[in-house]
Amino acid sequence: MSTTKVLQKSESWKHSTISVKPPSYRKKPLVTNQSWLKGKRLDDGAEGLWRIHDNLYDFNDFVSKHPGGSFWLDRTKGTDITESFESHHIRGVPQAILQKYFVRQAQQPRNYTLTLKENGFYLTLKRRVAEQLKNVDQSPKGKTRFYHLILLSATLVFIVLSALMPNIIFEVAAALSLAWLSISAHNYFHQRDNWQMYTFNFTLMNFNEWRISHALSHHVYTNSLHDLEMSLFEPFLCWIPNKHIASKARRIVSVIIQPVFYSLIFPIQLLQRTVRSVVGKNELYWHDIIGFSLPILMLLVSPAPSSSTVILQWLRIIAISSFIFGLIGLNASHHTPEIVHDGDALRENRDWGLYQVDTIIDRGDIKNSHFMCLTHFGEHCLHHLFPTLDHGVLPQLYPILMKTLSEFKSELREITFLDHIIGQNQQLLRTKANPIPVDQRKLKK
Ligand code: HEM
Repeated sequence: MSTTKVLQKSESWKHSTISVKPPSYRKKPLVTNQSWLKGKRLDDGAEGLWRIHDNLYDFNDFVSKHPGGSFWLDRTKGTDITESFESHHIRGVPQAILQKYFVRQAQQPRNYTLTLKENGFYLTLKRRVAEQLKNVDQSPKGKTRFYHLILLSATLVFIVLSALMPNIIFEVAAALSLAWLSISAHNYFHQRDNWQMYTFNFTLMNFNEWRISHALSHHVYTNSLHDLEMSLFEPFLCWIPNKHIASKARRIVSVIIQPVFYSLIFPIQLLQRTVRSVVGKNELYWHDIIGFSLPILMLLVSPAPSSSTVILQWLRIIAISSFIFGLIGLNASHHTPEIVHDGDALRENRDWGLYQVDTIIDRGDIKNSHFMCLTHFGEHCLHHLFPTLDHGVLPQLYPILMKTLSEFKSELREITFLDHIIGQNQQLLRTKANPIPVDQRKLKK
């Protein structure tokens, strides 16, 4: 065997099961949202333009006119946006708009190997959902807005009460309200620009950064080496079943230390972006300031003689809230050994929507509660498939989802929160890829 071939074989673990090329951004030790976008610009064959399927478009004149907000197109220039484009426009984008910006066919074949065929699972389901949306009851959207407003009010009230009468009960109540507020704000940052998305920033995290790491990366390339919600946690937490990325010993440590990571999710992102902005290019937004409105409010109302006491109290609330957010989020639906992660065998039908179904197990225990789904990343499978739809509307789409899944020999899997927590820890310890595709095995009872 030639030296090049030996080298290629030894590096085969760096390849993703859903792309031709290994993701470039993972070659560098520091993974960031910006390095992910830069890597995509290198890998996606978009030739400095926007790629949808095999066509290249120049949307420079459309960015500021985009009804969903300029951010989405502004950030994705030079990349392949096929899956995001398909999943964010359920009724479709008028062909006339696309034609106006068409430049030429791409020279290279697509890097991503999942398919979006006209009669495949996802596009069939999307056509049916678009039809159904003409008749769905839109009133649950009002209920979602109401719950979000209640959580915003509860956060502010408990923050003020914690400052006025410091005690752990008010602090935990403030932390819980803040965690739930941010998860319900997640419903909104997936949609066209709106005021509710800004409330995500009370956590110190930023909705625009999450539009990259969560909406454009995690939602599209779920559980793969292209998924920033996996890469950003490595090497400390690693769900990819691959011993090259994290050894068994390191995985045991990660199970033990993961609560610490949960508590750091909120503050660490702003800290990292601030450091990188000081030493390099600016990564901060004007709306990062929202994160500081809670401690300012506490300082204004607190009778405490020293401001450091109040700041410490706020940091405690942030850490507890971040812990709750991490516990809910990282155990919501994506990480049990039965769920597909990069390296696991994929079903023969590479439809993008079926891949989404195989990378998710829904939480069955919260299915009947609008409030719980909104605050616990519920209805996750439907949410991944149609991220711009309000969580309140999603339950009405189950009959169509079930019918289409059964036609494509697939099923919606559900387990409880406790099963997810146990499974997530087992997944952290898993180093061997699953050789049997989901459609050929039975879910462990
Ligand atoms: C990265 C790619 C893109 C993303 C993530 C994205 C995202 C979005 C979002 C979030 C909305 C609002 C949906 C809602 O709240 O209901 C939207 C609407 C829209 N987008 Fe995009 N978009 C992308 C690319 C494009 C492109 C390339 C075009 C046109 C060539 C386009 C045209 C439209 C139109 C016409 C609407 C309004 C659709 C409607 O109201 O039914 N988008 N987009």
